[in-house]
This record gives sequence, C-alpha cells and structure tokens, in this order.
Amino acid sequence: MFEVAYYNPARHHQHDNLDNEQNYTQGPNYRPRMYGNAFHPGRFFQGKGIEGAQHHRRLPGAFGPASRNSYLAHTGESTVPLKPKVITIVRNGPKPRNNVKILLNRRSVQSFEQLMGDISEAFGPKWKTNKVRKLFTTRGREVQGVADFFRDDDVFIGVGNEPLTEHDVHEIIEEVYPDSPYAKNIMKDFERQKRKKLAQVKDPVKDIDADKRDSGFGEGSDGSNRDPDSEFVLYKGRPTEKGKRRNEYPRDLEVAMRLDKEKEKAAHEEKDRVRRQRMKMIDAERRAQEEESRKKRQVPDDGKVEDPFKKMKEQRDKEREEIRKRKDEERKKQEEDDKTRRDEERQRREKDKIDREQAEAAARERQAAAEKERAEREREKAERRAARDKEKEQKEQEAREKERELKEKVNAEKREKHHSEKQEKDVKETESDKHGKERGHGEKDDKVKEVVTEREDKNSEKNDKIIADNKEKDNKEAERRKKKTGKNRIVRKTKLERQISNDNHVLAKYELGRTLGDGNFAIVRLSKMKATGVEYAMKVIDKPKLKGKEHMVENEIEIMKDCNHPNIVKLYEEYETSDKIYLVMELVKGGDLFDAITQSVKFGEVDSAHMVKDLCSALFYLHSRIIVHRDLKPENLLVHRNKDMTISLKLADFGLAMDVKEAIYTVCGTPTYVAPEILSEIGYGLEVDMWAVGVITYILLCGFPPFRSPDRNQTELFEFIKAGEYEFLSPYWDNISSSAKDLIEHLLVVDKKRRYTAIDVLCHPWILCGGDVSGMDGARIEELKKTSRKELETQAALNLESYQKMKEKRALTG
Ligand SMILES: Nc1ncnc2c1ncn2[C@@H]1O[C@H](COP(=O)(O)OP(=O)(O)OP(=O)(O)O)[C@@H](O)[C@H]1O
Repeated sequence: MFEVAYYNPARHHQHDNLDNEQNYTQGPNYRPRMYGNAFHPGRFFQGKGIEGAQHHRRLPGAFGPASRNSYLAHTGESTVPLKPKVITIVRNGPKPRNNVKILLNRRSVQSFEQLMGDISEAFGPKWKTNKVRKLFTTRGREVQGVADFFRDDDVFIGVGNEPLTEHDVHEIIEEVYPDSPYAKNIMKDFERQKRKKLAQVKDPVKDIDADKRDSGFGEGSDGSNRDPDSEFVLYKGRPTEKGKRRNEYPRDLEVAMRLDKEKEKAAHEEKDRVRRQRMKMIDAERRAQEEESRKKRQVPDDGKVEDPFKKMKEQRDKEREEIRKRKDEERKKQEEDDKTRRDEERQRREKDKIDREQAEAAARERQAAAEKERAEREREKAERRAARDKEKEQKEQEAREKERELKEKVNAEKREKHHSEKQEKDVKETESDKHGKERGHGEKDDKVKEVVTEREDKNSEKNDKIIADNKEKDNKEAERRKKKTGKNRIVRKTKLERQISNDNHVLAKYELGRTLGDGNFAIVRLSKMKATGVEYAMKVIDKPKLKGKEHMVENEIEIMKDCNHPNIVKLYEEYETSDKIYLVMELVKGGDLFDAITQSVKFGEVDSAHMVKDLCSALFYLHSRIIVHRDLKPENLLVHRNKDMTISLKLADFGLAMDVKEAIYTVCGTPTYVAPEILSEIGYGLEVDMWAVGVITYILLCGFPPFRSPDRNQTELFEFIKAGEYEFLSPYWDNISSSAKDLIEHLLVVDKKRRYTAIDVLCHPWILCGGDVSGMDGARIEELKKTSRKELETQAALNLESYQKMKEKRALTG
C-alpha cells in the first residue's frame, strides 16, 4: 500500500465560483450543485487494477476537486506516468453527474478491458445496465489503453451508449475545475479556435472519420503528419431515436491546449524520429552482418545454426508422412477394390439367383409337360389294353362256346355209342334168350321184342341216367385211386371241385403262421395242416382286390393244378369263401431268388448254370404244354436249398400264365425282363419266357441287368430292349466264360424265331457241363447235345399228348 497525496486546488475556491459555474454550464433546467464534502478520501473502490475508489452517486457536488496531476496536465507540467495515481472518472449523463475516484497501480492492472469493467462496477449496482464503454480526457482524447491512464490526465469522462457532446464536455470541465481561471481561458480560447477552425475545416466528418482511429495516445499518436484536429475526435454514440447522428465536437476547447502542446510534441517527435531512424540504420547494419555470417556458416534463413538432429527428425517426419500418405492411398485403393469386388460379387449372386430361378422354372415346366405327356401315354395305353382285353375276352368266350359245343358233341357221340353198345348187348341177350326160348323159352320171343322196342322208345330218357351213373363210377374210381396213392398224395381237384367253404372251415383245418411274402392281390403265409403237421404255403387272395381280374387267378389255378414238375410250385388244395380264395401250395423255404441275388450280389457260373437249368426244365415242361408264364423274374423263382447245399429253383406265380393258342398281344410283364416283341406289339408266344431267361442268366452272373436306363427312364429302357442293345461290361464280365456269354447271346435275340428255346438251353454245352466247360471234351458235348435233344423232344411230345388227353378227359367229364 502506499499513501495518496491529494492536492485539491479547487478546494479553496468552491464557494466563490458558484455564479461562474452557473453561468457557464447553465441551461434552462440547470440545477445548482451542492459543493462541500463532495470527496470522501477514506473510501476507495477495490478492483483488480484499482487500489481504491470513492463513489459519489448523484451526490450534491459530485465532482470533487481535480488532482494535482490533472491540474499539471492542464498547465503543461510534466508528470511521472508509471507511479500509482488517483484518477477521477466522471460519468457523462444527466446532472448532477456521478464520479468516482480510483487509485490506480500500473503493475496490478491486467488489461484495459478488465479496467473498464472495474470502472463500470465502481459506479454502483446498476453498472451492468449502464456500462462505461469509452473514456475520454477533458481534452477530448479517447483512452485506448492502460498506458493512457498514466499520462498527464487524471480526470476522465466515462461514456456509455449515449453521445458525448461538446456541451457535455464544457459542463464537465466547469464542474471539475469550478474556480479555475485557466479553465475560463481555455473556454475562451476554445470558442475562438472553434470559430477559426470551423471556418477552415471543409469536411469535418471526413476528418473525424479518418482520425477517430487514432486517439492521440500511444505509439500512433506521435505521427508528424497527423491533422491536429483529429485529437478532438469524440465518441459519437448511438443513433438518436430519430436515427440521426449527433456529430458534435468539442474542438474549440481543445485547440488552445493542443497548440500549446503541439510545439513541445513536435520537438519530442522530431527527437524520436531521429532516434528511430538511427535505430533503424543500426538494425539494418546488424541484419546485414548476420546475413553475411549466416551465409558463411550456411545456417538456415532463420539465423539459427542448423541442428543435424532436427534435420534428421524432419526427414524422418517427412518419410513418415509419405508412408502415412502412401498407406492412406493404399487403404483407400483397397477399400475401393473391396467395394468393387463386393459389388461384383453381389451382382454375380443376384444374376446366379435369377438364372437358378429361371432354370428351376424351366425345369418345372419341362417336368409338368413330361408328366402330362406320360399321363397321356398311359391313358392311351390303358385304352389300347382295355380294347385288347375286351377282344381277348370275346375270343375266349367264343372259344368257351366252341369248347362247350364240342363237349356236347362228344357227349352226344358218347351217349350214342353207349346207347348202341347197350342195344347191341340187349340184342345179344335177346338172341341168347331167343336161343334159350328156342331151347324151351319160345313163348318169351314176343316179350323180348316188346322189351327191345320199349327200350328203344325209352332210349333218350335213359341216356341221362347212364351219364349220371358213369360220373358216379368215375368219382368212385378217383376215390379208389386216392386211397391207393397214400396219405401224402393229395388228389388235385378240378375247378368244379373247388370247395366252397367259409374261413372258419379253412382255419379249422390249417393253422396260419408268419407271412412269407405278398403281392398285388395276395398274401402268402406259412401254414400247417393240423391233422398231419405238414407245412404248406397258404396263398390268401383278397377277392375284392381282384375285381375285374378274376380270370388271372382262375388261370393261375387252372394251370398250376395241372402241373407236376419238380421245378414248379405245386398246388394241392383250393378253398373259396365269400371274400377270399385260399390256395394250399408246396412250401419253398429258401425265399425267392431276388433276395438271394441281393444277398450274394452275383453267383458263380456253376450255381448259375444249375439255376438256369432248373428254370429251363420248368419252362420246358410248361412250353411243351404250350403254356407261357409271361412273368419270369427272380421274385417269382423260389429258392429251395438242397441237403448238398446246392440250390434248386421252383417256379411260382402263374398269375399271367396262359395257354398259347395263337399270337398274344397283351402288353404285360416287368419292364426289366419284358421281351422286345411284347413292346413292339407284333404278337408274341412262348419265346417271351426265353428272353426273360436270358435277362435272369445275365443278372445271375454279374449282378445287374443287361438293359438299364441310367436316368431310370422307362421309354429309354424300352428303346434299348427293342434294339437288343446290351454289352458284357468290363470288368464284370472279363472272367466269365465265353460259353455262358454264348448262351446269353442266343437268348437276348430280338428276332424271336432265332431265339433259343428251352430245349436249346438245356442242350447248350454250358448247361450240359454244369457251368464248367473247361474239362469237357467237344465230341462228348456234341454227343450229349444230340442225345439230350432227342430225349427232350420225345419228352415234349409225350408231355403235350398227356396234357391234351388230360384236358380232353376233363372236358369229357365236364
Ligand atoms: N410256395 C411258396 N413257398 C414260399 N414262399 C412263397 C410261396 N409262394 C409265394 N411265396 C412268397 O410270396 C411272394 C408272393 O407270392 P406270389 O408272387 O405268388 O403272389 P402274387 O400276389 O401273385 O404276386 P405278384 O403280385 O407279384 O404277382 C413270393 O414272392 C414269395 O416270396
């Protein structure tokens, strides 16, 4: 802290100058100011740069006496600028004007703005709404910085948004220096100069605008070319309510002071100018020297010695920057590439998806079209088949008619013959009677004649009785033969002999066991005759399922019951109930050949040859009776395992079998085994079975069929069959004998006339040698072939004869 020394020259004159004061500042509303204890030295305003301040808010005599410094400033005495000083701030505004005194310490002032804020605050609680925005000296200079406070002036005029007029300044000077003669002189001078200057100044606004940037303080205020009038620039304030600016200048007051100071300042300025010029020269000289030495040392332009580390660092930074840039570029490029790749990928996926969908749609359409076409074909086929079946039915009907007629004819002839024989006998008896009569019975002659005549008359009546008697005799004979052949020999019954029964009756006789297999219309079950304990295979046919195909079962039964061959499944009994037909058959325990192939995949040539021989033996038997099976396939060949572990086959399922009286056109069978002539619909016969033998033989030896469609396309398969296109695929056929292949080649022949018959097969060397021709002598084989053929042909003739006789006999017996 330091003490403030006050010097108040006005204090002694305050009462004396009241009138003058009034005269000088009065206006119509002038209110005389109270003087006296206007200054309170004990209170100072505390701010950052302000040591203390005394408020005088609208107190009478608000203006205290000016300090010595202020006085000296006006008298032109020099001051000590950086010492702490007390300054008076007069707030411009309506009278009485407020003022504050502030003790300023140059060192503790931080900024001009802060100081301005503190000054505003010093004017009391309403300072925020009535801020001091600018400060002027009593000479009209604007305070621009802190340094301005420490020059000659110690009284300043604080201005807010309101304008500061010349009149205001006059009033304030009068208030601050009420009794000073100097102030009066100033005013006079001011008026005089004003008049003079106003006359000289052509465009004051221009001058003011040019000069208002220069407050007259600080560095800029010492320019020698400056217009002296510019120092009178005052604060213009805001536009008036009417929007006009009040550009009024207190020049008159200041002119005198300015002129006084001008000379002094000019001298100072001249000194300064010379000094600065000298300094400039010295500075230029120094720079030149430095430049020279820098060049010598090759130092950089900034005048500093080049730092190698700094250079390295710069170099490194530069490199890093380049690397970073390069990486950025690479990254950007990579990102662009990735984006392009992703876009391409997405486009490709979308295209694929569209292609796939189109392909699927096209496939669906194709499939739908194919299905439609297939359905159409099936429909046409079914129509053709129905037509053929109808035709066949008619033919069969006709045949049955013929047969019945023939039977009737035969019966008539028989009856005729029998009748004539009887008559002959009667005649003979009559003759002997006649002889007897002649030998003593002559009286009876007339009676005999009567009897003969009577018999002749009753001939027709008796015929029926005789036929009935004969039938009875036949039945008795059959019964007798049955008893004679033993218990295991079951006499096969004719169709007429089918026992009409009920399920309970069958189940009372047979015990039904597990299912052995099933087909389209039937289920085959293991069964045991309760009385004997002998096992059979019981085929239980579902009649409702048969609807429309009853003739097939009739065929099957008709043919089976006439067959008696070791390689054909035997039929022993048949029962019919309201909804079922029971067929009691020979039991074959080894399952079917299909399962056997599935288990073994394929068979050796020896086993295969034996199986083919069995099959062809059965076919030889059937074919010699002119019966075609039409459904030869591994599923219908039952496997019988012999005690010596060899396999025998037994032919079953005669559902499609039939007598061949003429060419058959019915398309039937199983696709893999069907013969080309069935497909070509040119009419077929027994040969179709031999084609199937060829297919089965092929399968036995390699495990797969000769005609295959890779796409399981039946049309394609049939095309292969019709063309007879097959091959002995390597490596499967590499080790199979040419003899076996030769047999197959003679069976899978499209031309049915050139195709091997069952006799041909049974006489083929491969069959004759049991699948092993290696050790067989050629001549021996030829001899065997001949004898075998001869035997078979004879046998075939006998078979046919006996079959025909049997048929005839059956026809005769009704
Ligand atoms: N005598 C039998 N001994 C043992 N099993 C048999 C016998 N007969 C048939 N089977 C078994 O029953 C299955 C069906 O027999 P079968 O073929 O006679 O019936 P299906 O109804 O005529 O058949 P599909 O509908 O194929 O013509 C045969 O595949 C076989 O496995």
